[in-house]
Amino acid sequence: MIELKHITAGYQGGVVLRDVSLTIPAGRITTLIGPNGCGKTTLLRVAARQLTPSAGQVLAAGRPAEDYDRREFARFASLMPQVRDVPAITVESLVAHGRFPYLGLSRRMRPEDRQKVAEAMQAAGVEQWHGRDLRELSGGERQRAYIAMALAQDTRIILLDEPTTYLDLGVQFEILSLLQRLNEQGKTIVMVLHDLAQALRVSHHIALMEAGQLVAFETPEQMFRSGRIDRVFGVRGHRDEAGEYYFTPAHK
Ligand SMILES: Nc1ncnc2c1ncn2[C@@H]1O[C@H](COP(=O)(O)OP(=O)(O)OP(=O)(O)O)[C@@H](O)[C@H]1O
Repeated sequence: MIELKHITAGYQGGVVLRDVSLTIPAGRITTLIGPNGCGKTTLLRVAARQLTPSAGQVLAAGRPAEDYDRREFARFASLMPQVRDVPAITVESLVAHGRFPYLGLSRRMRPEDRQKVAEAMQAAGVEQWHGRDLRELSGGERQRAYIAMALAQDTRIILLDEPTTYLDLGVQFEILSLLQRLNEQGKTIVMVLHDLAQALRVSHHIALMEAGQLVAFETPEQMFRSGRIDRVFGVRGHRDEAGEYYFTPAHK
């Protein structure tokens, strides 16, 4: 699906990722976790071809990502970045932006594009707000609208950077169950989450990062049992009798 091979990447200020290799499994939910500043967003941007690595290679469906043209790659993977503008447009117009990689030069929507937009709004549960200005929506409603845009883009893989940050707990659960539903329908989901318990609960695979390197790529169960999360974050992980994960400060 997406393979990162010996990736080194960073910014003017210096190297962030050092020799990171990771294969994102198709049809699964993979979550990147790691302390602030360890390089999660940078890794997501490299995988989404938004940042060119200084060494290493990104393979998308077995082909070097740099061989794709921009529109072709946009039909393969969509990225929902962490910080986004809130443009003065309706929900429907935002979602329609997801169709741009499919349109001709005139950018005229065909009936099948309109159909995809309608289906995406329905799947993300935003059709009732289709005519609303994005700026008038709550954080959770807006998040759904951006997910609808990614769905309209109709990619096999959706990358999301902290899709639940700033949302109340109930809405966080809603967004995560929406992503789980989309995964059950075949989408490959790759995301960054800060809530460790939620990451373990909803993911098939966890990529644990520390200081620009991949520490481990394992199932939630393996990761929890290894004690690596406790060490990297300085916390202590527990499971209650219902099997739910939770974390407390290490010294308690
Ligand atoms: N556009 C940029 N220009 C220069 N340095 C950057 C840029 N974006 C990120 N960095 C630096 O790269 C490092 C890794 O940042 P990154 O956003 O990938 O980490 P992160 O793990 O996603 O962090 P967080 O959990 O805080 O969101 C940080 O030291 C950050 O300051």
